[in-house]
Amino acid sequence: VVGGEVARPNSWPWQISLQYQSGSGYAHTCGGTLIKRGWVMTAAHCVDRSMTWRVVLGDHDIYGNDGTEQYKSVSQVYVHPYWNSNNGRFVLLKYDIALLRLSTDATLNNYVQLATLPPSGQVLPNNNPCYITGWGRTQTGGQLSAKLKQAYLPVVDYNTCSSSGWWGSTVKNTMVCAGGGSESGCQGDSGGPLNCSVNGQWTVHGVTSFVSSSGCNAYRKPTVFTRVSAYISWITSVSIS
Ligand SMILES: CC(C)c1ccc(NC(=O)[C@@H]2CCCN2C(=O)[C@H](CCCC[NH3+])NC(=O)C(F)(F)F)cc1
Repeated sequence: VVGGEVARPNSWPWQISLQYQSGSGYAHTCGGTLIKRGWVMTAAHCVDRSMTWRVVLGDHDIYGNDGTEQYKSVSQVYVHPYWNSNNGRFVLLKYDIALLRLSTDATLNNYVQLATLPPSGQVLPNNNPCYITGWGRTQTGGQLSAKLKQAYLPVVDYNTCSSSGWWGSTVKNTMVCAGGGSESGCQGDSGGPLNCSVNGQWTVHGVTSFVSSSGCNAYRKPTVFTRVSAYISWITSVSIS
């Protein structure tokens, strides 16, 4: 997250850290959202390579022991059937969503809670208040953040976001744009939630997907998210099993 501030610990209790086994330890690679006690939603591009994954729930400092963490291994990865990364060359940006089945259910408590997902088809208006959260880079080309960060990123509606000078036709209406100023998501925030206030309730409306290749907080290149409300039936059908 570029800009914004360190979040109050566990104030986004559905935020998870997706980590892969690296040597004798694990490394953070993406964010994610706890949607059911045994299910995490993330971005398809996060799980393009087959690694030994683990999900950390209830985390704040990814390099320290907060005493509130739950560590879960991943028993199955469900990438959206239409996602086509062409070996990570990121040719098709649509369908950037995946579900991870946890080996055992999370314990819900003050530090770990389920996210609220939007109703199918919901599209938020321009400037709807939202926050991006994540441990991603704090500057373009910078380092990951040790502590969970948040930044205020209001919705940029499709009409604006897909216009020339903005993202143009790269952005589809199955995506949500947010921000576009000096604050943004950045590498390492992928897969995490866009938390939007809808009727006074925090709703996870987006899965962090991409930023400009010329920089995370590039002018008129808002952070782009997979629009969760476009995938509710897929999410339901997969996470029933
Ligand atoms: C024009 C279109 C095809 C296109 C649009 C945006 C990009 N952006 C990028 O490639 C930038 C640069 C580093 C990673 N990145 C990204 O946008 C990566 C997704 C990469 C997936 C492939 N490995 N996502 C993120 O950095 C984010 F913001 F979600 F945390 C690349 C191509």
